[in-house]
Amino acid sequence: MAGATMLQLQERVPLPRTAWKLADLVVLSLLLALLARRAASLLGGAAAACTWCWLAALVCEAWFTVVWLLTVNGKWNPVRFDTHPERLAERIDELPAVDMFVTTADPKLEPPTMTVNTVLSLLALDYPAGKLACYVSDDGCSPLTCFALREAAEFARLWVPFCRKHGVSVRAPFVYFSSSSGAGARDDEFQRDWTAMKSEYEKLVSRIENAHEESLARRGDGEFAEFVGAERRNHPTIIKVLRDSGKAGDGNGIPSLIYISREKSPRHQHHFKAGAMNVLTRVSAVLTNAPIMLNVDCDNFANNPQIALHAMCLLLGFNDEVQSGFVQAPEKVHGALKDDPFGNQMEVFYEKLGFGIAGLQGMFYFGTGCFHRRKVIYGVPPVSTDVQPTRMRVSPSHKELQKMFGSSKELIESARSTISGEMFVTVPTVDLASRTDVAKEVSAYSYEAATSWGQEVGWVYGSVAEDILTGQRIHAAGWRSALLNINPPAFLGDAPTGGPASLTQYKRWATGLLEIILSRNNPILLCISKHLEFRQCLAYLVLDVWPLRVPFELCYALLGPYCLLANRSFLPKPSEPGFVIPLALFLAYNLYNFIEYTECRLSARAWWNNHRMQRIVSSSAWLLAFLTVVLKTLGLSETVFDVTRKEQEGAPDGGDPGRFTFDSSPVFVPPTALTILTVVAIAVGAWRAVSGAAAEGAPAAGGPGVGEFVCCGWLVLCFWPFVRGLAGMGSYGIPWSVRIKAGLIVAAFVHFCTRN
Ligand SMILES: O=c1ccn([C@@H]2O[C@H](COP(=O)(O)OP(=O)(O)O[C@H]3O[C@H](CO)[C@@H](O)[C@H](O)[C@H]3O)[C@@H](O)[C@H]2O)c(=O)[nH]1
Ligand SMILES: [Mn+2]
Repeated sequence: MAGATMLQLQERVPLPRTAWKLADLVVLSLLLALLARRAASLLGGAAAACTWCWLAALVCEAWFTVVWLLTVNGKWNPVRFDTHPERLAERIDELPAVDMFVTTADPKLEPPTMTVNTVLSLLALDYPAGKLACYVSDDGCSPLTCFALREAAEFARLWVPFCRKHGVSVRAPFVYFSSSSGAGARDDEFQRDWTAMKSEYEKLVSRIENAHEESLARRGDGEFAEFVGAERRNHPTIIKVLRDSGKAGDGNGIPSLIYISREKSPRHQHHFKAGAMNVLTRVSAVLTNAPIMLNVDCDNFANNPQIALHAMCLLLGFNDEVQSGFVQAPEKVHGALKDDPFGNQMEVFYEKLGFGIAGLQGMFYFGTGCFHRRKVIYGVPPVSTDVQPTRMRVSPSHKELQKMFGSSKELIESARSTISGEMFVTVPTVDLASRTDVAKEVSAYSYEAATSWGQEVGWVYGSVAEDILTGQRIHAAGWRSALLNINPPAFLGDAPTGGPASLTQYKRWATGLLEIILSRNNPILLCISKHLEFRQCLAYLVLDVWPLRVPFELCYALLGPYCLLANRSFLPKPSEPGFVIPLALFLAYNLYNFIEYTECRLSARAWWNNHRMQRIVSSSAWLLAFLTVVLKTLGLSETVFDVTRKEQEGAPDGGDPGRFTFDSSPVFVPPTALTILTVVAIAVGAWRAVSGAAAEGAPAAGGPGVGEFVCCGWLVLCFWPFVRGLAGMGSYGIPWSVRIKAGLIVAAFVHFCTRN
């Protein structure tokens, strides 16, 4: 496809950022000045009043400087990728097939209508239908999900032609029907079709919502008989071919749809989403074996029907395939709450850091909205990294393949063609239903024993952030990746709202990242021993060190309250020469972040919410993640993947959905304690200042100054949701069990500060 005469399918456009580079350096110089000033004070004995406070502050500030350097490296050379799918128009016949994977794990947390919408949006993509197959993995083993998908397969017969005929722009029906109206339509025919379609969709939803697990399993037609007696964590594999596009009469231009609930046993580790993805990879290998795989979470519907074509521009558009081992779209939120109250919409993260990383070895794999080459997932290195072509790339023997991929003959043959084969070979169509026995064989939990699955092949095990871990392995093999930054955005998904769900998600991410840091797949080792580029390694560290930031950030946050309580100081006084450095740093850093938000067309409120959430997340979710991994390392517990609740409705009791909510989870204890402590410290400090000034006319020299008060005041502002939580009621109030634990911690800390 990469002929010289061909029009370019993509362009990699460097984005200038000279002013930002200057700003990066200004903040860096202030950080260095602060470190120098601190070191000088310590050496000169000027900090004698509280040497250890100054030392602790120096260590924390040195760490903040490292984090700043890592971030600056990540943002330094941003690029954008422009894609031209219209130039593919004449080559439609040559396009490679795409297997599309959707994962769902719990019909209560992830309503089947949501999964159905995601699936429908994929089935209706603008791409040759015969080249698409959609595989849904259901870790919930729910007859309801299976039933919903079967109904969706029927509904697709109407929906897909309707979308194509009328050029529907968003092909997830719930979005389409909530944002468009048939009235005032272009023509009568459209209006008729629209009305009929809407009513069909409503019937579909009501069939799904009125179905019950129990009665489905006991239905007379036996279609769901396999679910009888199947427990979620203990059941054999269930595979159902719900639509086979290759079958006469079944096809009519609609992609295949396959339901899979992999075998589970309570005695086995199933590796959560990574395990599910590996089963999908193997099942699809023996059924359709497309050279490209797309993976989305069940809530991430396709928002732009052209995504597969755009992705092909990046997968086929470079002269060298090494440039695009995978193509990742930024995660964007559907129906996002105004001003990002929970700091999880990640807009600035993608626009500033994401584009920057795209300019290095390439965008990280973020678990959803990503197109992989199948061979990349199979651990095959790109051509150019092979000084001596490895056998793995050229012609591995049957034995070697068996060792890596397991014993299934069909899987070995399909892996062989993937590894050495050409991307555009048309895969012989098989009758999918006739292959379900083979598919079941490769879905068994015992199949992976003594193979490379979960290590060098497939999604990598060992972290609940399997996405970052797997992406790191791919980059370490020498592949690069591209960013699919199209408009309208490729996929839209759900972001958790409320305190418990948002913090649980942050906690899982941080847990997974710490597991990566502690594993042999950490980026530093991959950089030394494999092909992970140095600057890409530093970029990975920006994310991977999240949980390692906890001790420093917590210590720094405690310095202010400690100094107020113990009548000490860790910052220079206004009368001292160094005072302007921390002041300038505080102002410059916050201004820098604030301007980033305005440049991304976000409000001042959004900036503040994110700034605040960063402090809250660090002292709650990241701290708990840190402790969880310590317990895991000691062999005292296991890490688990807590599935995020996907919510469509608003706030509890119809209140304000942006307001912070609480439950009795331990994540709320540390920030509650920090809030109470800071308020107490301000009160004690203020009382001492007032009474001291009255008695002596001037405060004691070693005691706190304006700097410590500003730090504590700022902290209280950041933790304002917790101040409100202490006064709030119901889910808006912090439960008593949390308050009591927090109170005990505060009492112990106050005792420690005031002991002498
Ligand atoms: O045992 C499990 C657990 C989860 N999932 C699926 O994994 C996906 C992600 O789970 P979710 O609870 O939505 O987590 P998020 O934090 O929103 O997901 C992000 O972070 C995860 C890593 O922590 C990645 O796996 C995801 O792809 C990425 O979107 C969902 O489709 C789940 O159905 C499974 O299939 N099996
Ligand atoms: Mn999700």
